[in-house]
Amino acid sequence: MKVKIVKNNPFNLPAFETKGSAGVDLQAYVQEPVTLKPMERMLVPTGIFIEIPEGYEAQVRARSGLAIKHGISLVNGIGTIDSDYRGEIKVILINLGDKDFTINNGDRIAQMVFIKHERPEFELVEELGDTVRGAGGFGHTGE
Ligand SMILES: O=c1ccn([C@H]2C[C@H](O)[C@@H](COP(=O)(O)OP(=O)(O)OP(=O)(O)O)O2)c(=O)[nH]1
Ligand SMILES: [Mg+2]
Repeated sequence: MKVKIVKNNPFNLPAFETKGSAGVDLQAYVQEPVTLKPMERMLVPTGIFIEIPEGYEAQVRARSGLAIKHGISLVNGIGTIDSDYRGEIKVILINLGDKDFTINNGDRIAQMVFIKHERPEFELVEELGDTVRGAGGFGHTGE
């Protein structure tokens, strides 16, 4: 599978860090360091633009090291990059930690995973099929 990429940053192309890595890291492309105070959020530019084949999406996900060490998370949980999006990939970071967190140009702030997805046809019906679970959810089977 091929992904076209345009970049206006001076960094290397995104790359898989190890043979088994599922995602490529996304680097912050900022003119000067930016500091996120606790609970502050920011749309962080990456300087990359991609064209994903139809039937695929890219998911922007947090990096666990930043999460555990600094409380850095994504406000949108997982960012969805649509195959028809041609804008800059941006990362919606939030500092859930209790200390200021500084982002320097080139810092690896998140990762991006490429996923195949379905686009189902919706069939309007009066009733859904029976199951043992039925409408039970949200912990109804116990802890
Ligand atoms: O973390 C993210 C999430 C989204 N996007 C870009 C790519 C995506 O294709 C577009 C729209 O994202 P989404 O559909 O999640 O946002 P929306 O609020 O529904 O905006 P829209 O109405 O433009 O679809 O924004 C990012 O760069 N980073
Ligand atoms: Mg949308």
